[in-house]
Amino acid sequence: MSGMSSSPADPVLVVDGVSKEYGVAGRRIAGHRPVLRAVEGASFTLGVGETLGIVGESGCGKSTLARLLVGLERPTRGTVQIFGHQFARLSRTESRQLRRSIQLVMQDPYTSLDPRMTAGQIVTEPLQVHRDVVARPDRDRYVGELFEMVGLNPDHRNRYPHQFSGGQRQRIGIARALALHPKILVCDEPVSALDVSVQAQVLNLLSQLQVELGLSYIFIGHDLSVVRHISDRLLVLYLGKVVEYGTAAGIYGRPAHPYTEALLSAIPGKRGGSNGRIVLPGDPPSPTSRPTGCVFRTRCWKASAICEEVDPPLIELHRGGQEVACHFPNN
Ligand SMILES: Nc1ncnc2c1ncn2[C@@H]1O[C@H](COP(=O)(O)OP(=O)(O)OP(=O)(O)O)[C@@H](O)[C@H]1O
Repeated sequence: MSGMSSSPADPVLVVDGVSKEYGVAGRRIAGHRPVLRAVEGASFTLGVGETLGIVGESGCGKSTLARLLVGLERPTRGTVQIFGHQFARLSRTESRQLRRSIQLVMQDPYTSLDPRMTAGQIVTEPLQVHRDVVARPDRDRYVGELFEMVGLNPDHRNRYPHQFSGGQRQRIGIARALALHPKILVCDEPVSALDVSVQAQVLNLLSQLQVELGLSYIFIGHDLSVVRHISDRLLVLYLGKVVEYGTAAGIYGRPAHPYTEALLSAIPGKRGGSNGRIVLPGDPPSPTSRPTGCVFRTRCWKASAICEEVDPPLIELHRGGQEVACHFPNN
């Protein structure tokens, strides 16, 4: 584990000013087609062997960010660099090579595994696309090793997804993600669909694999109590914007952004500053009608006139590299 500052010395992933906009159906307004900004100006890095946790409520842009990182979507603005390379600048063949190094573990094993394929076929599929990873005669043995690595019985490879439990299905998803020897896993809500006891087992497996294989993780979730346990550093997203970024210990100990403070106050056994549980009014606004100024101001108890007018930039606080986008951060 590494990364006590906001910028690891040797990043495997560098995200710089990334925005993603989607066109939305509807009337043109002043000659422009309305756009939905799912991610806006996100910048962060990921160090070797490190876990960066990304947290936020439903709809804040977490899955969009995950798809941008693994090259399933292209940013509208900004760049994603993986080991110094950008998907946008590579040929098809080079993109395929780069894609091996960064793999996605999906949210919901119930829907992300093809029910008509056996577990063995699911894990073998990437090896049929990238034929040079393992020679054909060795594939069966290799798939057996992958099963063992994630704690599945290799003899169960001819079973179908519905014959496994939820936790086992997530292990199949992890084995599949590991098949091409990636260096980075982007885990998008990997335990959210699982029972609490099973969550812990899958989190332990991910931690163990990280050490054994020297992997770097992006770990995305909505539940800060889960995410902070596995993360070295945290990034808090609200309505597509990074509102706080720093070490997990620093943010958990002293959240600087009111939104982070509210998220933390909901964790049982954790006191939210002097206020106790902070219940935010209403839901996040729609990304198609973002507030002027600070995106969080419509739900913030600290908001004043400047928050309506000026979008606060992400600035570094004078403690361990913690960064916050707020006019009135906690000190
Ligand atoms: N392909 C798309 N076309 C149009 N809008 C999209 C598309 N993908 C995502 N969005 C919108 O972008 C916003 C962010 O979505 P995203 O799925 O990234 O959020 P999320 O934080 O992962 O939410 P959840 O946890 O509910 O999956 C949402 O308003 C969503 O409706």
